[in-house]
Amino acid sequence: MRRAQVWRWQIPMDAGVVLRERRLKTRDGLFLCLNNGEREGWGEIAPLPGFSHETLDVAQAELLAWAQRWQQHGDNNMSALPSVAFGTSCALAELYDELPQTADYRAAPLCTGDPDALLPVLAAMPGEKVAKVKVGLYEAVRDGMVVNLLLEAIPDLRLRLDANRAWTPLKAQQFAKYVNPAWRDRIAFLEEPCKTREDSRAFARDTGIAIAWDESLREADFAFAAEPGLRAVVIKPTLTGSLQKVREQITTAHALGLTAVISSSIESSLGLTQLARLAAWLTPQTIPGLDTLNLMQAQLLRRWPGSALPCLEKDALEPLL
Ligand SMILES: O=C(O)CCC(=O)c1ccccc1C(=O)O
Ligand SMILES: [Mg+2]
Repeated sequence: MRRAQVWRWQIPMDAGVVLRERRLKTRDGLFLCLNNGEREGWGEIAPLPGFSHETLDVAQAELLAWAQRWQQHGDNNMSALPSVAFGTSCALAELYDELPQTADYRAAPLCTGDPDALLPVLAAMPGEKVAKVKVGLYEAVRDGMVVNLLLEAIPDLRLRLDANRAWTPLKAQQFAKYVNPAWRDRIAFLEEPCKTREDSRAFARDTGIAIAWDESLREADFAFAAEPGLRAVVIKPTLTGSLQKVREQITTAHALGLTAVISSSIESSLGLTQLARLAAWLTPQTIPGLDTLNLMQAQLLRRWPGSALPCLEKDALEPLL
């Protein structure tokens, strides 16, 4: 007997979470639970405002129709909406034991403002030390100082930087000029330095700082290719689509010699722990970019190990199906 259930949820965010120039006051999403006899599988469907093309209401209508078709006929065709395809494919994968339980709960700690706050976190980080710093929010020279400070303070640290296409070629140059040349190879990569891919490629060529594509993966004319200066691709499954599509992208990236970094679209703890399992399974050599739980005020249903945030249970969800 197949049974599908759907819930809607909302979690208050920490004050001051800003995405693409707008404040994100709450994170809103849906859970799907599939049962078949003794088996059970969960998935999260949470389009990210400013990043996903589908709204939550559109995703909800599509998910409810999908869940009813699955329950009545066992249909498991994938939705064209990335968030719905990702969540339904995760639920099916859990149901059929295709998503391994082992997880990679290392998360590259995220620094959006104060580098001093990051130092004790990094000092306590066992094994490979990798952190991610958002750049392009303040002056390029300040970004350069923050990067120098961190790399000088912690000799075995490697940094991932993310400019989210904020820089003109001039600003990007100003940043690069400020970073001690001896430390440039400890920048694992800089995501999307400039507004255009062409300018970002030129930045990599001119500075020797490796770059990564993130936003580019979601552009219609993007194709995976090895290019000089390109080291990594950032894969955000909620914005990508089905597990199958995520796996194909990772396989393609690896075949080209690129690092694939599984990364958060600010999922709840349920979705984040599934991403940690995906990372342990598909990108075992690479620390995933999942340090976003602390942007929220609560966890949902499944706990991220070691998190002190309260964990809300089923009664906090609004049942829809
Ligand atoms: O990649 C990470 O380490 C954290 C996730 C992250 O930075 C992010 C999360 C949601 C939306 C956009 C971004 C981004 O890469 O800018
Ligand atoms: Mg990015």
